[in-house]
Amino acid sequence: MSKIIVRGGQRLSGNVRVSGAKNAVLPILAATLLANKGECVIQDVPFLDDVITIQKVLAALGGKLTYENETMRISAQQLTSFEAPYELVRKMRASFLVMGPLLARLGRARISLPGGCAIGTRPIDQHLKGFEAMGAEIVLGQGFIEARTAGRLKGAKIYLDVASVGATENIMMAASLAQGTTTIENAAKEPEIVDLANLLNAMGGKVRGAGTGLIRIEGVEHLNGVAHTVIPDRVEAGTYMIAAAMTGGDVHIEGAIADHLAPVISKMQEMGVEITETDNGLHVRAPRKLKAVDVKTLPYPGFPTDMQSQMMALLMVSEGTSIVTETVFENRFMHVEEFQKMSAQIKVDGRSAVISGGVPLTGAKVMATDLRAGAALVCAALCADGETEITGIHHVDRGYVDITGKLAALGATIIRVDLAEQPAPVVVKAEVFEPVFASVLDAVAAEPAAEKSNEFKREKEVSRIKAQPTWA
Ligand SMILES: CC(=O)N[C@H]1[C@@H](OP(=O)(O)OP(=O)(O)OC[C@H]2O[C@@H](n3ccc(=O)[nH]c3=O)[C@H](O)[C@@H]2O)O[C@H](CO)[C@@H](O)[C@@H]1O
Ligand SMILES: C=C(OP(=O)(O)O)C(=O)O
Repeated sequence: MSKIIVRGGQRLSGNVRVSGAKNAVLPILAATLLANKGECVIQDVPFLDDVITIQKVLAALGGKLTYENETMRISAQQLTSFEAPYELVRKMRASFLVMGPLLARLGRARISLPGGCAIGTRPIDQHLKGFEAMGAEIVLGQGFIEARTAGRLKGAKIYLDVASVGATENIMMAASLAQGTTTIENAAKEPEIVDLANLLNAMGGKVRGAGTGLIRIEGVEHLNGVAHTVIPDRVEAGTYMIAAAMTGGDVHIEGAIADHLAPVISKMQEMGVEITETDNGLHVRAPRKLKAVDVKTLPYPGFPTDMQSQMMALLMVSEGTSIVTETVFENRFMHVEEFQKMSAQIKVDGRSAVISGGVPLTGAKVMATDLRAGAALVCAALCADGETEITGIHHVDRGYVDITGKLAALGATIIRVDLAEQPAPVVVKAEVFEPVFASVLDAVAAEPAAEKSNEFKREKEVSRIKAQPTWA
């Protein structure tokens, strides 16, 4: 089990570098499956659990990959499978993004129903509607979805009922190798969509209008490997902006793009935070007292749902009452209960939360219920009185590169503790169980807490147990 322990009260200052965007790199890596010639070289690939998951998905499909120094090289000339393994897809919703490329390249794709953070029901009907409009037959199996097409996909006119980021991306990728032209109406406009379109165009695709509500994709016969650098992560940048403001800090966020963060910047400025654009990022200076504001999440260019919980943390320590309304996901207030353990005054009423700000926060034992909730708890802990212990860190590992190291470098008192997990029980004969299992558990308990996440250690413990000859 991993946890982050924060002792609140340190003012943050200095420079923090933003990593490549998780939500851009995942569709980009999926899109590399479309290249049947050459190698894709993707730069600024953040070292995240989600990236490792998609790397494994691509490898399982026949992609040849290397990943070093934030650069991933992918060669997808010989795809060997049309099926994304359940074990990987269940870990991460974005695995579903390989469906469009597989369908376009192989005419067949089978993907388990996707997992991910429990922030809402998150249907995939708009992805499927798009593929069907392009001529695919969709078969729903037990826990998986299969899409098939005889021959190439056909260009189509697709109207999305909701401006889904994932559906826009999946359809854009599939349409890039389809016969004819596809239009996506009510398309999502997020910067990550534009980054994907730039990659597809560099590969030889013909995507126009990305970043607007109407995207037009002219299908081509082949796409080639190219080099591409992923955009900086606007949500990670926004999280450090909030962390700085929570502590009355003075922090330069290197790599942050002001345009991508417009709604976050303008809300924070309304609250009294000073934010200026620099040559290579954003400079955030915050007074000790901030004003409450109301916030409503919306698709881009509205206020991002992925910044809602962090913003709520900041509103908890601002003067006055504020209302946060979540319109994108129906179950994205799970962090409220954890904030309440830290003395925050919040009441949830349907899709809105009313926050009575300015109440001093106190350290507590809390749990990250999803990725951004985890980051928001870290932000809250930075200005809480005493120590906060945050568990559920595997969520945070999906989307933040070394959050403890980056905050510690800004002056936060924060550490991460990774304990080797207790191995799963194994059925053995009663007479050998006690002495063997007890000795293994003693050995695990005696190990010092590792400083870095260490899956290898867990695997080592399990294989050590399996290797006991008396258990045969
Ligand atoms: C990997 C990635 O990029 N993840 C982001 C992406 O997720 P993701 O692409 O999954 O989010 P969507 O934009 O698809 O979802 C937005 C809304 O549309 C609904 N919907 C979506 C698809 C569909 O077929 N039918 C449907 O009804 C969802 O339930 C949700 O209420 O955009 C979300 C909204 O900005 C972000 O919070 C996620 O961080
Ligand atoms: C919800 C998020 O991601 P995902 O769509 O990958 O679950 C997120 O990044 O906050």
